[in-house]
Amino acid sequence: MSQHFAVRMDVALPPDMDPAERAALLAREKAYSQQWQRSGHWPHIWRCVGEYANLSVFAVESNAQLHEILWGLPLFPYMTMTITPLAAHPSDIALDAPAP
Ligand SMILES: O=C(O)C[C@H]1C=CC(=O)O1
Repeated sequence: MSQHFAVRMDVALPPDMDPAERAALLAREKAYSQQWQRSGHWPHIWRCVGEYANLSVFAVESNAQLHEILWGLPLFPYMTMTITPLAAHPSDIALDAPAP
């Protein structure tokens, strides 16, 4: 049974970070993020328009697994996160779908 969380990640990189170091860090972040997306545990990632921030949805087995994923982000030291636990909405039409 998976639990869902909305996570907003705001990124603040030091303006004086070495460009090569910045490029390598972002490449590692992309690879790490895409690995979790392919696993099914990170089903949505959206850019917040006009901001260096994203809004993501995670589907995980536990708080501990979400912590592990977020803690492992290469950009973690440069991020501020807002985490919202999600529950099924009673008006969600997916809940009305007949069983296959
Ligand atoms: O650009 C971002 O929003 C930060 C970060 C989160 C995943 C990823 O690939 O980059």
